[in-house]
Amino acid sequence: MNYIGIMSGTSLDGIDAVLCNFDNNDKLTVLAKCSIPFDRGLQADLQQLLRTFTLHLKEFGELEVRLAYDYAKAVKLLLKSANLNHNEITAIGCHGQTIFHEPIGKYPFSLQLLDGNKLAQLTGINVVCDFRRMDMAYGGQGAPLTPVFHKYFLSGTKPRVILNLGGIANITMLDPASENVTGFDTGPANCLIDLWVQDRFGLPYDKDGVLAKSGTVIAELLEIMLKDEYFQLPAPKSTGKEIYHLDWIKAKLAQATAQYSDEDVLCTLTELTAQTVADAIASQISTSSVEAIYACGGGAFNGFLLERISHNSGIQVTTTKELGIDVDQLEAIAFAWFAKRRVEKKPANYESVTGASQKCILGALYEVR
Ligand SMILES: Nc1ncnc2c1ncn2[C@@H]1O[C@H](COP(=O)(O)OP(=O)(O)OP(=O)(O)O)[C@@H](O)[C@H]1O
Ligand SMILES: CC(=O)N[C@H]1[C@@H]2OC[C@@H](O2)[C@@H](O)[C@@H]1O[C@H](C)C(=O)O
Repeated sequence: MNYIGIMSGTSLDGIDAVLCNFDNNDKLTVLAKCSIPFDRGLQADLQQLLRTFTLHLKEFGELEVRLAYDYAKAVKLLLKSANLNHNEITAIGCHGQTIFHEPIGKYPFSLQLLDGNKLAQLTGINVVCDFRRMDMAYGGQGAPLTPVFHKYFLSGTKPRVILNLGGIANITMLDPASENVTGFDTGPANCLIDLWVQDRFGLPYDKDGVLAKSGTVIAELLEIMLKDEYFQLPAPKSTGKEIYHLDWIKAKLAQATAQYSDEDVLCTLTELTAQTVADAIASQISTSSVEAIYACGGGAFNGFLLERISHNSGIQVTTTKELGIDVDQLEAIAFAWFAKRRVEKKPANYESVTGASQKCILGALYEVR
């Protein structure tokens, strides 16, 4: 069975898409992949939205349709490169664009923009989206979802940790001695780093961590940042850019007693990611038993960040490439598989990860045939 998976994450860097074949035993073969930027105007509007979190209802409706057009471009590229027809794809699993994630509070919700109807119409392929809200309906965080995929596809004979370094960081502890999988969002991965680099250096991100490496950790600032409430919360927990934005950094800097260089602040933000990831892992598993941390997501290209995570955790850090899955494709592949689970009406959440009261079939299915 062929499925397409599409992910556009919190970094807003574009769309990652894969065309996968799963055999009857769920053996995975990636037949085609592509990463495309968002339409410029769409990206600017999404960036603006994730700065202000304010939107006219007309723009809201239009954004869902505009995203469908961009996702459809990725689907067309995949079909062309795999030389397949739309009729040969069982379904598309498309995450949509998270614009707000509110897992706690009186009326928890998670909002991923996408008009699934339009994407189905544009591609002629059934679409599964809105993956998070059934888990939330049953009291779960609705995130992270990928730990289930990690368990099925990346388990080994020794305890290992899967670490996604996107805008937000999430970890999954895979222990072959236990059926129980744990995993949660540890906090920011690249989102604060990106925002600081964009604001202070006019660059999209800190390529390979070179700028951070040129700075020094500011002990005072790191201590202030580590006191942030989210890091103290027990799992299950998940977070997003509604919390970790530029004002968060400015508020922490305002508590510091001195002015610091932009490079030193950047180095401290990188250390914040490294230390919170290391602390989160140590809170869950005996680190000496862990074979390695397998990183994925864009942060897996940041050698300096990986070095700091290894230093703080005392665990060897490598990438999921070693387990056969490219770091920039993992989430898209996961959503292809989640679509398969939905079509087959199989559950795709772990109560031990999201805190939901039961296993659920995730995703809404938009059928065109
Ligand atoms: N060569 C590189 N050096 C340093 N950082 C990099 C490099 N390449 C990508 N990144 C970082 O990775 C980010 C993109 O990661 P990714 O695409 O995994 O995020 P995402 O999927 O949008 O986020 P999330 O998983 O939180 O939804 C970029 O914004 C940048 O910070
Ligand atoms: C609400 C939301 O979009 N969360 C994302 C985000 O990006 C990383 C982390 O925060 C994770 O919780 C999740 O994505 C992945 C795909 C997940 O659900 O596993």
